[in-house]
Amino acid sequence: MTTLTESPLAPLLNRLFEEAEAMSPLAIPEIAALSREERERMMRSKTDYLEFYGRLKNAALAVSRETGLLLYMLARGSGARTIVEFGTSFGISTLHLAAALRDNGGGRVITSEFEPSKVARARSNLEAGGLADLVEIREGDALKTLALDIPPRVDLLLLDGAKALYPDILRMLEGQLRPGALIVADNADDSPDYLARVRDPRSGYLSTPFAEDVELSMRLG
Ligand SMILES: C[S@@+](CC[C@H](N)C(=O)[O-])C[C@H]1O[C@@H](n2cnc3c(N)ncnc32)[C@H](O)[C@@H]1O
Repeated sequence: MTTLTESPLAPLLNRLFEEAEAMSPLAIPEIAALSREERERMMRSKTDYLEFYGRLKNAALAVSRETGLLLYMLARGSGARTIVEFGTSFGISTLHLAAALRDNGGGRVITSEFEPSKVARARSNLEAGGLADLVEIREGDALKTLALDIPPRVDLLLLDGAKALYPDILRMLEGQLRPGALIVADNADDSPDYLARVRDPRSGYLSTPFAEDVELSMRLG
């Protein structure tokens, strides 16, 4: 048994995934009002992401169940103690990462979210899952909140916020990624500059597409 498959976390995650799966972002009027081209443009924009994700403040936008399990296994298998996450939302991915830290004997997930109502929901979910003591939620734009006070040896980085910012967030945290650190980028196909960077053989990473729309990379020494 692991924290992930035991109560209270297992039934909590099941409920959160069911709620997330029941709510398509396209059913949200503020998103439905946008044309497909406008949606894609805003999602990939370096300037409109605040407005775009503001329209999505009631949507979980969570990683898939499979990606959640992958995150737990990668964090658990690598013995991670320090994890950074870009994009908390309701905390579904954070719960998986914190569960791995619990089973690794402790540590800290530093996660970032600019939407205050989402921070409150994530906090409440982490309390319900019994994992709040392992998580520091930094409220505000990750370009600022993740720029300071990051521990020197990050074991795992999850990129799941505004897609256009993946290269900037990676660059900001690069110096703190330990050799062998894992980077998981969800929906990485929407961040072509990021993919070009981590797949460049001279970039200091090994990188491969993995599962559905996840890019898994490893920082070389
Ligand atoms: C795809 S969702 C994250 C889902 C979450 N990782 C999960 O699986 O449960 C992306 C989240 O990132 C937040 N976000 C986007 N850009 C951000 C930024 N620059 N700083 C902080 N949060 C950001 C959005 O408000 C949104 O809640």
